[in-house]
Amino acid sequence: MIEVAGLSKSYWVHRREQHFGAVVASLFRRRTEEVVALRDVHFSIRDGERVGFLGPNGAGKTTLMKVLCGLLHPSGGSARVDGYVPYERAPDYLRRMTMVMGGKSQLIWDLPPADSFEMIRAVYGIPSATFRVTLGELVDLLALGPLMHKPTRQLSLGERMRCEFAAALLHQPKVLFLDEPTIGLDAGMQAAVRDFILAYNRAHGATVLLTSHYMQDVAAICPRVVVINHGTLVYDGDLRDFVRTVKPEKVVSFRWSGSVLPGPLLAAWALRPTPDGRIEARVGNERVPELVRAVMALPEMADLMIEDPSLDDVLREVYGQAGVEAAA
Ligand SMILES: Nc1ncnc2c1ncn2[C@@H]1O[C@H](COP(=O)(O)OP(=O)(O)OP(=O)(O)O)[C@@H](O)[C@H]1O
Repeated sequence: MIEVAGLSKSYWVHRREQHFGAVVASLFRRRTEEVVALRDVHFSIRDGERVGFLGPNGAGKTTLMKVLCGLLHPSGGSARVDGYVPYERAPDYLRRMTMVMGGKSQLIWDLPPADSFEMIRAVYGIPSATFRVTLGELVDLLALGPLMHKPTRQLSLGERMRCEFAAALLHQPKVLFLDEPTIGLDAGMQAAVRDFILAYNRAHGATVLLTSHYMQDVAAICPRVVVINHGTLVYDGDLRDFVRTVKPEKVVSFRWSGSVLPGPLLAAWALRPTPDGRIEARVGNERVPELVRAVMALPEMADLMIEDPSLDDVLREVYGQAGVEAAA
């Protein structure tokens, strides 16, 4: 169980002066200013849930992850994870959780992953028999066999990320903090990492907290999202409800093998071509049957689809919208 109540976090940064005089004065007396990264955030997460933290750049997602991991002290409010106060950094808490940050490595660069794994075994005091079984499972699930004895610096990004996941999970944590875990990976490797996260969640009942700028990651992994904007929580709930609340419309699309679409149809529904060669229109839910009837009457129509708007579209709307609270 994760409980966050009234959580706030500010950073104090030195103010950068613009004018020469002010720069000289700052050598003697530096001015600081407050950057509010989190403001009075409340939520709770049950064991085994998979929750995505969404928000634009600088919203406060990584700060929230770092407070929950115990890397940062909050400026106000409180957080408890599995009954522990993370920033007290109790050894038992550190054994229950892990953090994977895309772009950051816990593997030793010049050593092969097998040696890093052995070091992690010693740090966590994992019994040898348990270590062998867990490592065997991770090697199978992540296809690490051919990578185990190559120096980490020789691995590709995708190969290294698979090893990073193994390193992060050797102690079988119950809470996973994943901050952009698929960043820089190709589409196939992103899908493999997503499948692995879901498999680990199912097998161990682990709680998963994820931030990702790849909306496919969030849509595939997280039934629930917590949306943060300028440090403030603006939505907490079901991902599909979020999409439907912010953009209560459907995307109706189809393939068209005729030459010219009838003018009145084009004008009435604002039909437009998509980059993947389909024709689409966006309409309010109540008008979908009428549009579908009109499209079905076209002789050269094929492959009709009715979908929710993409999460990317929804977030563009929310981040660009002043009254984001309306979505909550
Ligand atoms: N160490 C720091 N010192 C000063 N300000 C910081 C520090 N870390 C983050 N900030 C500021 O706090 C705010 C929140 O940053 P944070 O990294 O948590 O956002 P984020 O939602 O993770 O962004 P992104 O999606 O770009 O990773 C930003 O304004 C950022 O500039």
